[in-house]
Amino acid sequence: MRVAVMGAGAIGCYFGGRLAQAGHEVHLIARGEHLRALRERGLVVRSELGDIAAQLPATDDPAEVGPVDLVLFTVKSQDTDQAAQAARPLVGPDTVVLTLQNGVDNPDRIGAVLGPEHVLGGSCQIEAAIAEPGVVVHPSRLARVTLGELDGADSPRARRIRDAFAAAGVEVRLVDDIRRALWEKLGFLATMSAFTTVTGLPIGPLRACPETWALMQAMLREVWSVGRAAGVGLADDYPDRTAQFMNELPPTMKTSMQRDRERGRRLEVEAIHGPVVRLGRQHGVPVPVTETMYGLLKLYEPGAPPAASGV
Ligand SMILES: NC(=O)C1=CN([C@@H]2O[C@H](COP(=O)(O)OP(=O)(O)OC[C@H]3O[C@@H](n4cnc5c(N)ncnc54)[C@H](OP(=O)(O)O)[C@@H]3O)[C@@H](O)[C@H]2O)C=CC1
Ligand SMILES: CC(C)(CO)C(=O)C(=O)O
Repeated sequence: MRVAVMGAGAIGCYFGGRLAQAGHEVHLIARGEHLRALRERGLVVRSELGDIAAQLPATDDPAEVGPVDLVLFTVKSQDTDQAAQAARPLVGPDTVVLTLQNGVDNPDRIGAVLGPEHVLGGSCQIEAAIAEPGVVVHPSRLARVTLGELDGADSPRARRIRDAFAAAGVEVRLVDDIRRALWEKLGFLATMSAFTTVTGLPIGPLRACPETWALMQAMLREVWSVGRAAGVGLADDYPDRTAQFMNELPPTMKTSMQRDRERGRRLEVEAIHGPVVRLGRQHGVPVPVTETMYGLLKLYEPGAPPAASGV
C-alpha cells in the first residue's frame, strides 16, 4: 500500500513506522524541527516491542506525495480541520482516511472536509511521545489499534487495513460499532488524562490512593452514563471492566495530555472532556467530577498558564 501519515508525530511515526517495516511505502507529513530531523537523520522509534530505524520520505507538502491508498490521520484534535484541508492532495477516489485520534467527533470533522465516504473510524491504545525531533519513544508494551466503518459495514477495505496492521505485528481489532469503541476509549482516556494531567502523576500512585481511585471510578461512571444517554450502546459492566483494565496498566504510565502539559503544549480538552460536559448538560446527566476536572484542565488548555503575578 501507499500510505501517508498526516501529522507524523508520536503515534503517527509509531504506526507508520510499523507499516514501513512490513514493506509498505510510507510517506510522513510533518513540520518544523521534527520534519528537519526526519529528513536529515531518518525516523527512530525506541519501542518496548522492538526499535524502528528507517529513512522514510518526509515532507510538509501533501501535494508532493499525491493520492495514496491509506492516510493515517494522526494530528492532535485541535488541528483536525486545518490538517484535513491540507490533506486534500492525498485523497483520490479510493483513498481511505483512518483517524487514530482521541475524542469522538474527529471522523465526522474529517468527513466534512474530505467526504465521509473516505473515512474509517479508529482509535489506538498506546503510550508514545516525541522524545526529541525525529525520535519517538514507546515505553510500554501496549500498542493496539481498533478500527471500523462508520456505518458498521463489513467492508473489504476495512479488512485490508486490519490485515496490513496485523501483518506489521500490530495488535488490531476490526469492530462493527466503531462509535461505541470510540466512547469506550473516551471513558478510560478522559478519566486517566484528567487525573494524570491535573496531578502530574502517572497512573500508579493515583490507583494506590483509595480516595483518588474512587473519584476516578466515579468519573468513569459519569462518562458511561452520558454515553448511554446519548444513545451509545455501552455495556452494563463497562465501568467495572474499564476500571479493571486501568488497574492492570503499568504504574509508570503517563497520558499524552499529561505530557502535553509538561511541555507547555495545547491540550485536547474540548475533544476529550468537552463532549462529556456538553452532552451531560444536554441530556440532564449530572457529571460533577468531569465538570470539576474540565474546569481545572481549561487553565492549561492553551499551553502554559500565565505566570502568577502576586507574591
Ligand atoms: N501519544 C500518545 O500516547 C497517544 C496519542 N493519541 C492521540 O493521537 C493523536 C495524535 O497524538 P500524538 O501523536 O501524541 O501527537 P503529536 O503532537 O506527537 O503528533 C502530531 C503531529 O502532527 C503535526 N501536525 C499537525 N498539523 C500538521 C500539518 N498540517 N502538517 C504537518 N504536520 C502537522 C504536529 O506538528 P506540531 O508539533 O508542529 O504541532 C505533530 O508533530 C491525538 O489525538 C492524541 O490524543 C492516542 C493514543 C495515545
Ligand atoms: C492513556 C493512553 C496512553 C492509552 O492509549 C492514551 O491514549 C493517551 O494518553 O492518549
